[in-house]
Amino acid sequence: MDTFRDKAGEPIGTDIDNWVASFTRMESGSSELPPHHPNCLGCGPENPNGHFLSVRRDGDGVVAHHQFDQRHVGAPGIAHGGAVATVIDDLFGFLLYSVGELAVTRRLELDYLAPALLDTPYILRAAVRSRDGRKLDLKSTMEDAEGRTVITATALFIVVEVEHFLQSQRNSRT
Ligand SMILES: CCCCC/C=C\C/C=C\C/C=C\C/C=C\CCCC(=O)SCCNC(=O)CCNC(=O)[C@H](O)C(C)(C)COP(=O)(O)OP(=O)(O)OC[C@H]1O[C@@H](n2cnc3c(N)ncnc32)[C@H](O)[C@@H]1OP(=O)(O)O
Repeated sequence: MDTFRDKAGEPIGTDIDNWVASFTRMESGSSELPPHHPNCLGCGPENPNGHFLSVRRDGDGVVAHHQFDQRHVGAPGIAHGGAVATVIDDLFGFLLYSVGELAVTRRLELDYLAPALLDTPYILRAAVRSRDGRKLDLKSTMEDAEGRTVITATALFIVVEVEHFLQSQRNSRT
């Protein structure tokens, strides 16, 4: 597993202060984007229950190749709709590296056009459609290897200050 690193490339822990200090806008160039957090359910390399989503920059947006597995089953052979939503929500979170500001999901909407099958390769893309003040209008698609669209999604992310996360951490009972 990769070690989560700060802006200077030094390994950091999961402590919230280190986490918020590690946020940085990433200029285009290096296409592989770092996980949001080592234990992030969507992309954390240290979360055994997670999706290990690996995301690259792709033009103005982001792209990921992903397969759901038996841990994410809903109906037999089909990924649980919530698992698909988790991955797409997380993918949207990678757009923030280009936006350069912190934001959280306020609304997430998915159209499940066809079953997302287990152990089947999919390609997911996301991009910022528009911005209005703190409101980020985001869109995403998930296609199968034949180019058929399986999922379309939109989201409203709201830009927040670092304090949003510090306050949540203080209020959390964990
Ligand atoms: C410094 C460099 C930074 C670089 C960053 C790089 C990397 C980032 C790394 C990590 C980033 C962190 C997160 C990403 C991680 C994982 C990705 C998955 C994302 C998540 O897993 S994230 C968790 C789930 N998420 C929440 O935990 C949010 C809970 N929620 C709240 O905490 C509040 O709800 C909040 C703060 C969102 C807003 O609260 P608030 O009070 O500040 O804002 P308010 O309600 O006023 O709404 C503002 C404006 O949105 C309009 N509006 C509202 N709803 C609307 C709707 N449905 N349709 C159309 N417009 C709507 C209003 O009308 C108003 O519009 P207007 O401004 O025009 O008046």
